[in-house]
Amino acid sequence: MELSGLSSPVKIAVRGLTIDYPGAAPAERQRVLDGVDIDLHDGEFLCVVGPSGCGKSTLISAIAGFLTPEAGSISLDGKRVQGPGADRGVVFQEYALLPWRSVLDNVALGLKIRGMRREEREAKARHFLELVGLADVAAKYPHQLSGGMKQRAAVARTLTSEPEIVLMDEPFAAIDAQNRLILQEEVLRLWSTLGLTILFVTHSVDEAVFLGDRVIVMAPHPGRVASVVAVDIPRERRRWPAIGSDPDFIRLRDDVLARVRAEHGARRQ
Ligand SMILES: Nc1ncnc2c1ncn2[C@@H]1O[C@H](COP(=O)(O)OP(=O)(O)OP(=O)(O)O)[C@@H](O)[C@H]1O
Repeated sequence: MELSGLSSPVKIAVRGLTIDYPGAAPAERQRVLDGVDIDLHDGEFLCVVGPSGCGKSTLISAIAGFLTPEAGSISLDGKRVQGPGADRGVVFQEYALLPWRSVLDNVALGLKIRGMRREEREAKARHFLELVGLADVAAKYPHQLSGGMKQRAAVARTLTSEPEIVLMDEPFAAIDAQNRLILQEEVLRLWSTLGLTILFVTHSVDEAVFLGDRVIVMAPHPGRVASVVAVDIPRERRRWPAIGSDPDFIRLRDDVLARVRAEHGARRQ
């Protein structure tokens, strides 16, 4: 079976990425990522899992352009990433919506900053609010929304800017279990209808295997790629009827789980 995205060109190439965080003293400097190589293909849904502290969020921040590597490089379509840019949209666990702006204004904000005319940016924002099922709450304010709705709004805000790739850092971690499953299906629907390219960090192996074309398992101390697992389950994945009882899904989830558990507490020898 051909895995979607993998026969397509590499969109993001991470090569030998090495990131340090400074400590209070030079001796406390911490190597967080060490020689990370990752290819994210055009149209791929690539998930990243690994023990807490292995550098998953750091990887997202580096690709977003918020960090300067000690060594190695990140390129997008062959062009080196030098800092943040509208070609990379980020969705964080915290929704980061501005409380004093309506949902519509929050979603249209990126376009406003880029100088798009009001009618044009609002039409675009409404289009994406409709896509994430929030057309009815465009005039409301963030505090009037549930956690799941806030995260939908945050996703709409990112998509409205039409980035080349979407970086998602634990986007559903704060969402209750039922809504989390619904949002997983929703993000798959958006990914396939809009032809998105997504790098998705999660603590949940179940979520990673449900969503991903491939799952990267990271090792800690320092953070590096331990293994990459191809998810050879057909697309059109649904939570109902429960994919959780599908033997192929269980096999892959257990395989990835065993790999993550093997990395818990691991240190490079
Ligand atoms: N701004 C920072 N300054 C110093 N150290 C940091 C900073 N951010 C993260 N770290 C350290 O870098 C390491 C990797 O952190 P990171 O948040 O990238 O890991 P993670 O895999 O996303 O963790 P989690 O799964 O718990 O969210 C950790 O040891 C963390 O304490």
